[in-house]
Amino acid sequence: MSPNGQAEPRDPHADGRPRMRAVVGSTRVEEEIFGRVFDGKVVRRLWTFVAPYKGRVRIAVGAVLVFTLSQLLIPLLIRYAIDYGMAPGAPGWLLAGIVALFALVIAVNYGASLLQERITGQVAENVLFDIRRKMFGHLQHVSLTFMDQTEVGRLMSRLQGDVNSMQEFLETSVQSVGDIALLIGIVAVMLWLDWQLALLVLMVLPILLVVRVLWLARARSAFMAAHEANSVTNGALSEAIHGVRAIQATRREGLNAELYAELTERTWRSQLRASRLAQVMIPIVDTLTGIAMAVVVVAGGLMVVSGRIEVGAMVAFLFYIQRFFDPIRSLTMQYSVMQRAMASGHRLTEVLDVEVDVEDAPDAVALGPQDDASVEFRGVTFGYDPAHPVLKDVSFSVASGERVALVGPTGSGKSSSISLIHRFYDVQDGSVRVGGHDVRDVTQESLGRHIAMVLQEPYLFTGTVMENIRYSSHWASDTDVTEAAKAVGAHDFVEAMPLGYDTLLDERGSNLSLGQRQLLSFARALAADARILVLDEATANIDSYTELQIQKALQKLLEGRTGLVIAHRLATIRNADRIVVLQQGVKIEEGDHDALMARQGLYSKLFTLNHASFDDIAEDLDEEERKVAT
Ligand SMILES: Nc1ncnc2c1ncn2[C@@H]1O[C@H](COP(=O)(O)OP(=O)(O)OP(=O)(O)O)[C@@H](O)[C@H]1O
Repeated sequence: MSPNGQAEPRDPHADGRPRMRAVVGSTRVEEEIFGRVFDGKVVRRLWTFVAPYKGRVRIAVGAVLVFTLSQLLIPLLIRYAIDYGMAPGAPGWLLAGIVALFALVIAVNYGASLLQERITGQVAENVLFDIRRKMFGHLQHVSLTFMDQTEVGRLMSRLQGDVNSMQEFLETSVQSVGDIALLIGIVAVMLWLDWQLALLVLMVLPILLVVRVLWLARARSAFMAAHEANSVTNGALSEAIHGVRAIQATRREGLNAELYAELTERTWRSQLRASRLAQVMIPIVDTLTGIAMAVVVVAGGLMVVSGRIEVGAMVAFLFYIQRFFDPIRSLTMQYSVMQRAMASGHRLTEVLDVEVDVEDAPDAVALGPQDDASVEFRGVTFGYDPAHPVLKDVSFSVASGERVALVGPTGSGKSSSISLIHRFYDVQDGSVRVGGHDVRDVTQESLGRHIAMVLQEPYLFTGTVMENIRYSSHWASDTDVTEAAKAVGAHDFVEAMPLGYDTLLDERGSNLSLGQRQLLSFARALAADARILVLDEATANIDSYTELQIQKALQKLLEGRTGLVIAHRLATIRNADRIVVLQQGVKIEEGDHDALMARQGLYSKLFTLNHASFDDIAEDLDEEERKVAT
C-alpha cells in the first residue's frame, strides 16, 4: 500500500515478467552529508570569512558565558532563599535581598541571551553574505574548463544547501560554548554542594552515553537514506517539469506518474523511519532525567532527614538535574551539525579555491584605439584535454575590416576557435593574436571591449528589452539602444510589444521567437560598438523572411568592422571576403569563393553538389577531401 492508501501499480505482463521501464530522475546523491567532525583545513579556510567579525564573536562568546553563569546562579539563589532567607529567625531584609538579586540575575540572563542571539545571527548572516558574494564572483571568473566538468545542479546545491548548513553551524557554535560551560558548571556546583549525591546522580550518564552511541549509528544511516530518497524524488520532479514537452509528446505521463509514486513512497518510508528514530531520544532523555530526579528525591530526602544536607540544597539539585540534560541534548545535535558543516565547508572551499587559470599577466597591456582590428591564428594547437587536441597547428589571419567565414563539418573546431579569440581557454601551442598582440599579453577587460561576440543560441537575461540590448555596454544611452535596434531591424517588433523597450523578457527570452532573439543579440553587439565581431551563425531553421532580415542585419553589423563568422548558410559564405575551411581540427582550405572553386576541393564540391549548408558534408567526402588537402 502506498502512503496515500492506493494499491501498488500492477505489472501488466500476465506471466509476471518484470516490465522494462526507463527510470526517471534516478540521479543518486554521492555527495557526503556528514564529514569528519573537525577538519582543520576547512575550519582555517572558513575562519578567513569569520575573522573580520572576530570582535563581535568575542562579545557573543562573552554574552553566552554571562548567560551560563546566570543559569548556574538561579538554583543557588533559590537554595539560599530556602535555607537562609526562610530560616526561622532570619531577618526580613535577607529574603528581600535574595529576591532582588534573583530579579537582577533574571534580567542579566535575559539581556545576555538577547545580545548573544542577536550578534551571532548578525555575524552568521554577514559571513554567509560574504561567502555567497565571493563564490558568485569566483564562479564568474573561474576557468571554463571547471564549468565544463561540473554539473550546474551540483553548483547550485553548493551555493544554496551548503551555505545554509554553514549558517546553521555558525549560529549554533557560539551556543555550544555556552553548553559546554553550563555542563562543566553544573557538575562543579553539584560536586561542591554534595559530592556524594552528585556522584550518585551522575551514574545515569554512562547509560545515556551507551544509548546515544547505539542510537547515533542507526539514526545516521536513516537520515542519510531519507536525504538521498528525497533528493532523488526532487530530481525526478525537476526533470519532469523541465521535460514536460517531451513527456507529453511521447505520452509518458501515466508511466512517469507511476514511477514518481514509487519514488515518493520510498521517500515516505525512509522519512518515517528517520523521524521515528529522531523522536525516540526525547522520551529516553526524559526517562533518565526522571530517574536522576528520583535518586535525588529518595537519597537526598534521606540525607535531609538525617540532617546531612539542607532542604534548599536538595531543591537546587533538582533544578540542576532538570537543566543538566539540555546541554547534552543540544551538544549531540551540534555534533551532527558540525559533521554536516564540515562536509559542506569542504565542498564550498573546493569551489572557492578552484583555480582561475585564465588570468591577466602582471604586465598585460590594454588593447585600445591605437591597436588595429586584426585577428591571427599562428600555428594554434588546442584541446580541452591537452592529450586530445581539437585544433591542430591552425594558422590563418583576418585583416582589419576583412570578413572571413569559418566553415567546416560539425565538430571540426569552429566554436573552439572563436572561444580562443576571446581567451575563454589558453592554447597549448602557437598563439592567437588580436590587434597584433598575443591574447595572453593583453587585459581580458580590454579584449572584451575590442571584440563583440554573438553566440549561436542568443542568451537573453530576465529584464527589459532595453536592459538586454545594453547588457554589454552599460554606458549606452537609450537613444544608442534604439538606434542599434533600428539598424538591425529589431525596432519594429520591439515597439509592437506591450511595453516596447520596457517589456520584461521571460527567462532566456522564451517569450520571443528565435529570429527575434537573434536580432536582439545583434542589437546588443552593435550597441557594444566593438571593432571586431565574432559571430556563430544560427543553424536552426528560420523562415525565409526572417532569414532575409537577419542577413540584412548582419551586413549592417559587419559594416566597418572586422568580422569572423562561423558560417552555416551559403549566403553568408558567399558574402565573405575569404573562407577558411576546417576539418577535424585541421585547416584544409583557404581563399575567396572563386579561388576555392578553382581549387576543385571540398568547397567547390559542396557548391557543385548544391548542399544547402556546410553542415551536410558527408563523412566519406570528408575523408576524400582530407586526402586531397594533405
Ligand atoms: N567544452 C568542451 N569540452 C570538451 N570537449 C569539447 C568542448 N566543446 C567542444 N568539444 C569537442 O571539441 C571538438 C570541436 O568542437 P567544436 O564545438 O569546436 O566544433 P564545431 O565545428 O563548432 O561544431 P558545430 O558546428 O557542431 O558547432 C568536438 O570533438 C567536441 O566534442
